Amino acid sequence: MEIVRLTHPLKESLSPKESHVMAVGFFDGVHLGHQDLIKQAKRIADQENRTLTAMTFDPHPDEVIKEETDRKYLTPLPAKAERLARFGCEKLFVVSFDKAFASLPPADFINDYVISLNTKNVVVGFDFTFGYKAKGDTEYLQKKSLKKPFNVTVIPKKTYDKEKISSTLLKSVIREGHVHLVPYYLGKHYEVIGHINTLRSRGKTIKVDPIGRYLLPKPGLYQVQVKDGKRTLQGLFRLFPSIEEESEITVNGLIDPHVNKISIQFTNEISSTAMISG
Ligand SMILES: Cc1cc2nc3c(=O)[nH]c(=O)nc-3n(C[C@H](O)[C@H](O)[C@H](O)COP(=O)(O)O)c2cc1C
Ligand SMILES: Nc1ncnc2c1ncn2[C@@H]1O[C@H](COP(=O)(O)OP(=O)(O)OP(=O)(O)O)[C@@H](O)[C@H]1O
Repeated sequence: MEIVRLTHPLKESLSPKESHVMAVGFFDGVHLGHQDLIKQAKRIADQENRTLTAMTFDPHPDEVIKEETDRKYLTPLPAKAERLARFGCEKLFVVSFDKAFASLPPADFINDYVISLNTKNVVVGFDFTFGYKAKGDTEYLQKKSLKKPFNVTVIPKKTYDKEKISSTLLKSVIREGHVHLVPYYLGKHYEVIGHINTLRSRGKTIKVDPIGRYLLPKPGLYQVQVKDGKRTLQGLFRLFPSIEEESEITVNGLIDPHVNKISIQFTNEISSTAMISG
């Protein structure tokens, strides 16, 4: 998938010649609600024979607007891009979210980042907001589209157990260590991609450096699946408050010391911090 970085004000040269269908949102995690949205966008793109694109922002708006520092992500940008590609996105616009962009009125966002980018159909969820002070909503977008050369498709709320599936809810489930519940929201186990920091016991014990600001479950002992690109090994992740220090994974096989990246999937929680030191 092609990734196109956009900074405000937009350079005309970055505008695609071909028309496209664009899914818009932050999409942290690419959970089941996001997946409904992207699948619907793909259906439209296929019907209209257009490219499927997505637009996201970097960093998260709250890092700029609320000056939130050290925000954690379910999918740091490379993992999000990979997941969006897996659902059929062919191009990802990543808009650098800065103060100048945040101050853009909703009408200007529509002109500069929807119409100028040659978007023919914008696909968003029922609670999508945009523009200065988040004043633009789906109703405004739909009203504006009536006089402009693009259509809007709004996706209804996807719920689990009567609650809206959201990145915020998923983050609290993971933070609390309830990793076995994650597939109900995400459609798969929670995954963290990391570089191998240290291998001990001839490759059976691994220390990992997550690639990006991944959210990690609370300290405890977790059942994990470790993939090194070739094999999937079962393991136990002893997660201490500081991942840089004691936290390590013991696997029931040997990790290839030459692999660059490994994937850790959290399948189940076994115990909380109090019990892991022994
Ligand atoms: C041009 C633009 C300006 C924005 N300005 C603000 C803002 O001033 N305050 C705010 O809280 N969010 C602002 N946002 C963030 C949106 O409210 C929203 O979080 C973002 O469009 C992602 O949509 P999603 O949260 O539904 O995924 C802005 C978004 C865009 C596209
Ligand atoms: N459960 C859902 N059902 C349908 N659409 C959704 C759902 N969750 C998010 N969307 C849509 O997906 C896009 C991206 O949303 P966003 O990244 O804000 O997700 P979120 O899960 O609501 O995040 P957060 O919890 O941080 O607010 C938006 O257009 C939004 O309306």
